[in-house]
Amino acid sequence: MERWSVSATLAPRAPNFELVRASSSKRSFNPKGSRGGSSSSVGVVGRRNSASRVVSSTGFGGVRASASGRRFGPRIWAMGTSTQIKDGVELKVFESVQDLGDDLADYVAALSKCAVEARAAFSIVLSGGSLISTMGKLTEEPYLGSIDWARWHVFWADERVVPLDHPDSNYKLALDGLLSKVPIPPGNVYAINDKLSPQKAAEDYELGLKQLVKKNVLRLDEAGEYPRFDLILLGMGPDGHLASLFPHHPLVSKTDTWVASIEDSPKPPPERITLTLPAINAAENVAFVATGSGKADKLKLVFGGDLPFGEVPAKLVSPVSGKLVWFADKPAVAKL
Ligand SMILES: O=C1O[C@H](COP(=O)(O)O)[C@@H](O)[C@H](O)[C@H]1O
Repeated sequence: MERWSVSATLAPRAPNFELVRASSSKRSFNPKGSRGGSSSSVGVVGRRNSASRVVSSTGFGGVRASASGRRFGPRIWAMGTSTQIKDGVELKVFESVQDLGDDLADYVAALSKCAVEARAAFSIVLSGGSLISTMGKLTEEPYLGSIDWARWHVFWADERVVPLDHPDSNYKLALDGLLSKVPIPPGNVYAINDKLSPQKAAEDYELGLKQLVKKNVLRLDEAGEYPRFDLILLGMGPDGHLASLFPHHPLVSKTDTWVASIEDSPKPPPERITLTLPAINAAENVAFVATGSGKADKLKLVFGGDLPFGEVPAKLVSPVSGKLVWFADKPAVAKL
């Protein structure tokens, strides 16, 4: 019997940031895996503000200047459409969550196309929380009719160990908001086994991933140690957590498994499973979506200087051989 029987029922670095390139095109995005390499950028995109100008930036914690040259405080982002290169990290700031959702849909569609062309499969890892509501555009045209949904393989960065139809379930959130509206084969949606304890569920999920590596649905990283997903989509909690990796929790430094369990999550529900940090950092593309003022304090720390290990887990996301993009709205970057 297939391991994934549940789904079958479908049930920073800071310094030396350099302005390298500026573009008025929102399609300047250049994901890892697409032709053209893995350039990284920091920029601001606002569809309804295409006339906005690029403002100079001198780096994380650097000084922003207005077009007139007046200095008015540290900024690493600028209003308008711009693309600025920073090694390994792209920050895209949007006028609105709707604009962000439009660009996120383009980003996911582009990566899906690249992966399907290269390997006839697209492995995408979802998170829970506010992320799913920003992905709604994918359920509309032109994405609905043009994405090769049959090639999608959907996983979770973390899951709450609750029944799959429970309101706290990240699977249910994604099912209601996205998966039930697009034609992904039910057997390609890899939910956790909600009948197991957290530890068993984590082991079971990792085993399932390893079986998919054997079937060539998933790849391993260059070292052959961790899965190399095409895309991992993450949210960042107001405390700086990602997936179910919370500040100062021992799981943040766990490296001996791909998937781990937690039974004392500071954010309810307490029992969860999560990808470990090295499994996340082995991905080809990782994207954070951070919206709202509640994320501003921690986003400032993510792009700021060094911190004690584990204080802001989101700061530890740094793909080993991949690309990281942050999608943020203006309130989220207000303190940068
Ligand atoms: O508990 C969780 O929280 C994070 C962040 O959620 P957000 O609503 O603040 O964006 C989420 O990414 C994770 O998957 C979820 O289990």
